[in-house]
Amino acid sequence: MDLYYRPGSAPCRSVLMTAKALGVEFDKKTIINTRAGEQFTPEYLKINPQHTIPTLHDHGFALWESRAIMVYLVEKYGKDDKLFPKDVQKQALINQRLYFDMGTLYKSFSEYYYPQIFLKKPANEESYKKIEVAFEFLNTFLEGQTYSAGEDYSLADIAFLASVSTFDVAGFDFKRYANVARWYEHAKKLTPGWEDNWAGCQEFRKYFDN
Ligand SMILES: N[C@@H](CCC(=O)N[C@@H](CS)C(=O)NCC(=O)O)C(=O)O
Repeated sequence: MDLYYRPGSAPCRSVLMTAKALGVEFDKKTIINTRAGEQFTPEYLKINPQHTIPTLHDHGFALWESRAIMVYLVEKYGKDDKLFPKDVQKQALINQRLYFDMGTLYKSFSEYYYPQIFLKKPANEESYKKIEVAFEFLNTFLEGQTYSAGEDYSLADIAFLASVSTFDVAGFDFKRYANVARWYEHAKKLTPGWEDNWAGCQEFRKYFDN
């Protein structure tokens, strides 16, 4: 089973943390330098016509979208269902958080920071407010909660950790969201692969300066 990825990329980091938590090893890990356009080679487009990373290639089966990959890894290779329980309501809550992470929280990151990092555009106040709204929601989800989706540590915590650490390394002051700050400190300690994730964040940080 092969993974195409880049160490700095937040969606790639959440897949790597999931694999580590499951004890899953990839046969081959191939770095795709998206800034150099390596995702547009005919070979890569054949595997993933949407040309995104991460992409998993499991003996002829190709899958992209990080959160779909995370779920696949648990369901296919997990020794148990702890990170993504089979219980319908527990699973539904985790899915809600994963969709929130993709469609609201990380989206707010990409809308505010990507134009500044990759297009060297000025900061946009409206986009910044969307980050604040997303963090207010996350802070509310975490009120009185140790974990981000229900009573147990799950894929939701791994996905949020990849996203929140990216805000962290970008210098966004999320510590004012007390529940998020408390959860973050705890989730870091619980997550195998946190150190590698943080090293990946430092790689991402370099994009700000180049
Ligand atoms: N929602 C996707 C986002 C994937 C994505 O946009 N990845 C970026 C790198 S962080 C990428 O592949 N960019 C290159 C491209 O789209 O051509 C996921 O979670 O996997």
